[in-house]
Amino acid sequence: MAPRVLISDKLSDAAVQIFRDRGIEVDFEPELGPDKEKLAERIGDYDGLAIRSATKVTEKIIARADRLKVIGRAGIGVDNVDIPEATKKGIIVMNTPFGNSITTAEHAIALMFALARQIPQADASTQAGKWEKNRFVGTEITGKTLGVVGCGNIGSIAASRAIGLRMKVIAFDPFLSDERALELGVEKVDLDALLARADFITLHTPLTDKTRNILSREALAKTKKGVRIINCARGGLVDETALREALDSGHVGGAAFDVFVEEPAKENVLFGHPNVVCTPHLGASTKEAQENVALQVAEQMADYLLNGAVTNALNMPSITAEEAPRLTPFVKLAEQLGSFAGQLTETSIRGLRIEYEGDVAEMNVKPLTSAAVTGLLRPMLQDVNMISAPVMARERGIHVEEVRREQQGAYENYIRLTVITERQERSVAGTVFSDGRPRIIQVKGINMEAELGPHMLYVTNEDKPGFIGRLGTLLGQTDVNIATFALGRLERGGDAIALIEVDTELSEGMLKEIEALPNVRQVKALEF
Ligand SMILES: NC(=O)c1ccc[n+]([C@@H]2O[C@H](COP(=O)([O-])OP(=O)(O)OC[C@H]3O[C@@H](n4cnc5c(N)ncnc54)[C@H](O)[C@@H]3O)[C@@H](O)[C@H]2O)c1
Ligand SMILES: O=C(O)CC[C@@H](O)C(=O)O
Repeated sequence: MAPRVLISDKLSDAAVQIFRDRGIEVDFEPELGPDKEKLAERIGDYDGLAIRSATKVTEKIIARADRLKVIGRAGIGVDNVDIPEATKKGIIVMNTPFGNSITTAEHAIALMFALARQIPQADASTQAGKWEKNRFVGTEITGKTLGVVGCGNIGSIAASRAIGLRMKVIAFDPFLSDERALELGVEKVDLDALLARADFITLHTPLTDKTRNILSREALAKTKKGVRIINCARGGLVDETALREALDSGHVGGAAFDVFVEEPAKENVLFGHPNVVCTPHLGASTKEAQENVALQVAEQMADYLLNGAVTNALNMPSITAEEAPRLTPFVKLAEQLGSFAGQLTETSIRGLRIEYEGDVAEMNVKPLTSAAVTGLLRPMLQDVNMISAPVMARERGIHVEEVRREQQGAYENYIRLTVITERQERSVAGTVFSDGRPRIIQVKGINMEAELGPHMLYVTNEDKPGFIGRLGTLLGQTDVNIATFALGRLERGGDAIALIEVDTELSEGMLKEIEALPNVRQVKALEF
């Protein structure tokens, strides 16, 4: 069945075409985004949801999204998506981090000019027939200092445009390296220095607990008199009430806002001030940016739904379209190893070590680790998948360690998974042969070679003559057909393991009978 996608926001038509061209059924219903009730009723029918900012993907919506595999945000900010809930439910959340950056940086520069030359006010006055030449004396931006708060994708484009306009650019961003600052031609400063020196301040950070009210009342008091402030990032970065007071007192010379604490902003404390310019969250609204983000989000979502390639996900490591087929057998092996260990573990798990050796160590192992954790947790938690597993492991205090090594032994690729419990460490290892099929090659240090089927019988015993015959007879007598039989032992007469694929599920009674055979230590039915 072809995957189904709902577009619940005003995306460019280009997205619809991409989905159709890729064989995905698509419903384009932008009116559903703002209608929470209707969206909740319909979301259960879709594998993918493509949005901009009008759709709020809340816990309630996610709870009803039983088929949903991916949420694609045509844009950058994902503050309208409950990512922790999506993650728990195994839904990938992806965005398009670069498609609208230039457009948004250009909007910031446009707003800076609008403030410097009071263009909106002068336009209104002129069209009202007032011709107020003396009222609108502006300020030149050449030689002025622009303070960029948040120098990531958009902040750095805004900085480079400002440098082109002969401004001096200073930036506050705790994650901006000295090398990058040098490359951009900006001076890295702390926030207080930026506040004290900037003639214009432009904000380009996400809204987080650290950045909320980054321009607080106290911060505004530290700014240079007459400073002009531009916010094209997110409402809530500036204390709007304190800013209004600073505008009223004349300390702040102007403010241009595209984003507001409450959106849509039908009322706002900044509205009506003569030195305030507002736009209705238009930062990303150019034809070019909207085509970019729509095309990109549709391609990314289609890649994931059709091929398992993951790009720009916020809750899952990336997997390129080229990598996806190569990783597939290793994902399967990692999940089987995790599941094998999970089904044999009865006490609480403290940690998991995953060792990658040979060719596989050179690959993108993050998805493999997620798959191993998924397999490990599945016997305990039903609803776990590669997206939710790392978070669930963390919540349960399971420390996951990844080790990569060059090839050590005979196998070109080798994955060993060790589960650490309060009582012991238990390892299981596997490989993928050139036929692309995963094999178990070592259990608790005992070498063997087994392919896992849906129903497996795991028996540990003392290596004594007659055991295999007795086990085979018992299975035969109860009409259990053996598909494959793999054996291994530590040494002659020592610990031995049998891993047997059977064609039917094994009953509790059957397992008890096997347990009663001489020299048997442990018996388990494993399902894959
Ligand atoms: N108005 C619009 O329509 C529009 C369009 C696109 C993006 N945006 C918003 O613009 C913002 C920036 O987008 P981006 O693509 O540049 O993001 P980005 O992740 O590339 O850059 C954000 C920068 O903020 C920095 N940062 C984080 N915490 C900080 C802190 N406490 N102090 C200072 N800097 C901090 C980060 O280090 C990073 O460099 C986002 O909030 C995004 O949602 C708005
Ligand atoms: O979709 C939009 O118009 C706004 C997008 C913008 O806020 C973003 O974060 O990308």
